[in-house]
Amino acid sequence: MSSNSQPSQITYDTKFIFEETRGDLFNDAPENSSLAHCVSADFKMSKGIAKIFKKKFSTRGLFDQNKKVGQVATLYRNNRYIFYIITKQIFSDKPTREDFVLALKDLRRACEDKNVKLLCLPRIGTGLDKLPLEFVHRTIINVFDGYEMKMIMYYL
Ligand SMILES: Nc1ncnc2c1ncn2[C@@H]1O[C@H](COP(=O)(O)OP(=O)(O)OC[C@H]2O[C@H](OP(=O)(O)O)[C@H](O)[C@@H]2O)[C@@H](O)[C@H]1O
Repeated sequence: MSSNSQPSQITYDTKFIFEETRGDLFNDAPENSSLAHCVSADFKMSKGIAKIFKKKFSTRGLFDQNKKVGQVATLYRNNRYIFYIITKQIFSDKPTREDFVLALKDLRRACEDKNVKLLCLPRIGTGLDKLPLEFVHRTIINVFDGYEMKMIMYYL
């Protein structure tokens, strides 16, 4: 048979690896990993894991990045990136699924921009923000598909 077939598309398997593991994000995440968590656009961080982040990492420089809901603000602390995923306007709100997806897409952009290869986070959005874990998992897999990075999600 004449081989007039088109050259086969060569795709490289840029594998996104997602893992969940029991552990404390601040004690167990590798020190060279970047971190991420969800916040409101007012950066109140008055409760939950955000409050611990606020205590551990100075928020200087967050506000003047003028990031909005559906975007990510980035700080660099102790030789690691800290990503502030803005999922809602004010602390008393709850995020919409649409804004959560938008913010995760911006998180991927920020990771690509900084060439992040290892990102650790808590079960974002599933506690005070009351998003279903299954929805959060599915969104992460969909948004990060094709980006070569390892993401470890810690739970207590
Ligand atoms: N050390 C640790 N290691 C591993 N996992 C840990 C942990 N500590 C807690 N967790 C778990 O990590 C999950 C999500 O923890 P959270 O419920 O806090 O976050 P969330 O993303 O649902 O909500 C964010 C909004 O909460 C705040 O809003 P307010 O200002 O109060 O309005 C913020 O500002 C945001 O806007 C829960 O399962 C926690 O048990």
